[in-house]
Amino acid sequence: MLELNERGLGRIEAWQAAGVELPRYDRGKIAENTLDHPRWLHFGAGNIFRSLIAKAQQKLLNEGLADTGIIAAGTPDSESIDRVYRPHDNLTLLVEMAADGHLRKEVLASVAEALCADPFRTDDYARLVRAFENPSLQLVSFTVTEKGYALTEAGGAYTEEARRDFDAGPERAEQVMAAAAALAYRRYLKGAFPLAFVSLDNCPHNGDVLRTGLTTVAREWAARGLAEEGFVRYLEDRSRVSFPLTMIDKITPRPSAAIREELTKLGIGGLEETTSSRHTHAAPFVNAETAEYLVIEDDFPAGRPPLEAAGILFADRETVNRTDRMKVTACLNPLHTALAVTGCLLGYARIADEMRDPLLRRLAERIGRDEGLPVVEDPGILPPEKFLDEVLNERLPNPFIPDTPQRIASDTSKKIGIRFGHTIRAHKDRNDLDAANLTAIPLAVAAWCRYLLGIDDTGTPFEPSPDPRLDELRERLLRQDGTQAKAAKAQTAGLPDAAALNVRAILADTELFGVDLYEAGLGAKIEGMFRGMLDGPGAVRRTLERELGYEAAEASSIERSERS
Ligand SMILES: NC(=O)c1ccc[n+]([C@@H]2O[C@H](COP(=O)([O-])OP(=O)(O)OC[C@H]3O[C@@H](n4cnc5c(N)ncnc54)[C@H](O)[C@@H]3O)[C@@H](O)[C@H]2O)c1
Ligand SMILES: O=P(O)(O)OC[C@@H](O)[C@@H](O)[C@H](O)[C@H](O)CO
Repeated sequence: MLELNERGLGRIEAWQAAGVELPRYDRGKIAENTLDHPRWLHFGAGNIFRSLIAKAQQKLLNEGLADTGIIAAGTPDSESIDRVYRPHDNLTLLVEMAADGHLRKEVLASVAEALCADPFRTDDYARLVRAFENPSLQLVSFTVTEKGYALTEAGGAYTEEARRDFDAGPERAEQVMAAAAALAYRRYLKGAFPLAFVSLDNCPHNGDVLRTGLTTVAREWAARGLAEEGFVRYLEDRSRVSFPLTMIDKITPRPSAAIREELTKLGIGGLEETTSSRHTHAAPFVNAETAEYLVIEDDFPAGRPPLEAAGILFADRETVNRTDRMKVTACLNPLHTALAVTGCLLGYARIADEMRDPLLRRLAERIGRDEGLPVVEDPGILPPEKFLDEVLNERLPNPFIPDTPQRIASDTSKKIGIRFGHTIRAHKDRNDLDAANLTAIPLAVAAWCRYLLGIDDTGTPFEPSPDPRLDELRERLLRQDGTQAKAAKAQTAGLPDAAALNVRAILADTELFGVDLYEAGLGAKIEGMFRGMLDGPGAVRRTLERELGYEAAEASSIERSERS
């Protein structure tokens, strides 16, 4: 069996026979250079990091346009450094799945080091400090999920974890914002060298979100006398420290057993997936679609790698902002979230299969074309109509992408306001539009509330995907007439009575949705849809059909013609 590690990589002909592209640079030399003059460090080195970022750096290395690798950093409670990177000598097998079923396979060696940002792991930590203290470092990027940036909970109070990090100071930081701030503090103390902190997560104004995270930690430390005031000024000095905005796009599902089987058939072994206590799914390989878009605000005070050569677009701040809004609030992620929650309710395990269900396809189309597009500004570099067409007709229906509604449904409470709130607000604010006329987005919101019950459209319980607010939101929904005991009963005895549920307690939460749904004229409408979805087995589908003007007869005739 071929093994994914330095020793295994020596079997060049066997890899080539398996159709796998190999790195074309001197890995030892790159590792040496990275130690000597590191340029790029990344926190949260999960699947999207490997499928897009590590791939881009590999291209630069292959073409002689870079001479250092990326340092992957994990926080004290992340497990992937020890469980995924180290056993495979930091190598990743990237598998890209084209719409015709072709699998492009490449071993990525662009992660030169994988280190844990845990002050108690002294060797790793010393290497990270050395990298941060080196003037050569140009950028520190992040893919830590939307919740990785959160220092506050609903209502605005600091989380317990954030307060612990504020009190502990830079020597014992645990969460990612504090861990990164602690290392930035070492850079400040060494000479306050310039640096770019680059968020690559799906949140609008992601650079600003990251800036707020790091400067909040710095301020709290300074207020406690645990860091110098000058550190806050350093992070706020835009000529020395930047937080560029970005838009990142490449559907990168969790590692799929089917892809692993394909690789095993090619003679590549040892590719088992691990799931961390934080619900991160990782394997030595990563599977992703072929389409990829990364647009970055060109603001790098310490310089940057020539990533244009790897297809990455650089633009001004407003262009990046508009591109991100186009993708995250209108043309891709809202469709994904709607398909995620309806898919879990209707028993789907694949996004591509949902796109073959005419009703769900119509839901996705209506969200994108009828409700999102009219309020989206053209960013100028990626035309929204073309982008949406590709999403609806090529990317989401690609049967070779093993993406699941369950992955996308994770952390929906952290995303729902971004995915739908922006469009609702835009319809509400425009004189020529009326938010109360929206249908598909309210259906998606109602379906999410229905999904929170953890009972599918046949009345069978399912486990909702991990979400930091799941218990609290379910409790709110079930609180109206009392006790947890009743809640538990509702879970096991099939669908609860709509009258016993307090969906208003969720819909009225303006912080959750980023907009007042009742003021927008949508609260009662969504309540009605939600109630409709509780009217016995099959009620979710019936509600979608009714609201989308989709007759059952129409559905079955299309399904019949598709089958024949
Ligand atoms: N997968 C995609 O299709 C895709 C595409 C575009 C953008 N993104 C963005 O990238 C993010 C990560 O996606 P992924 O597929 O790499 O996920 P992943 O689960 O493979 O990796 C997530 C990484 O974030 C870390 N992490 C998770 N929770 C954290 C927390 N609370 N604090 C600090 N670190 C935390 C994990 O340890 C892991 O390293 C997404 O949330 C999204 O914002 C993903
Ligand atoms: O990664 P999240 O949790 O923000 O959202 C889930 C998916 O919609 C997302 O990962 C997409 O696959 C991605 O945004 C495509 O570029």
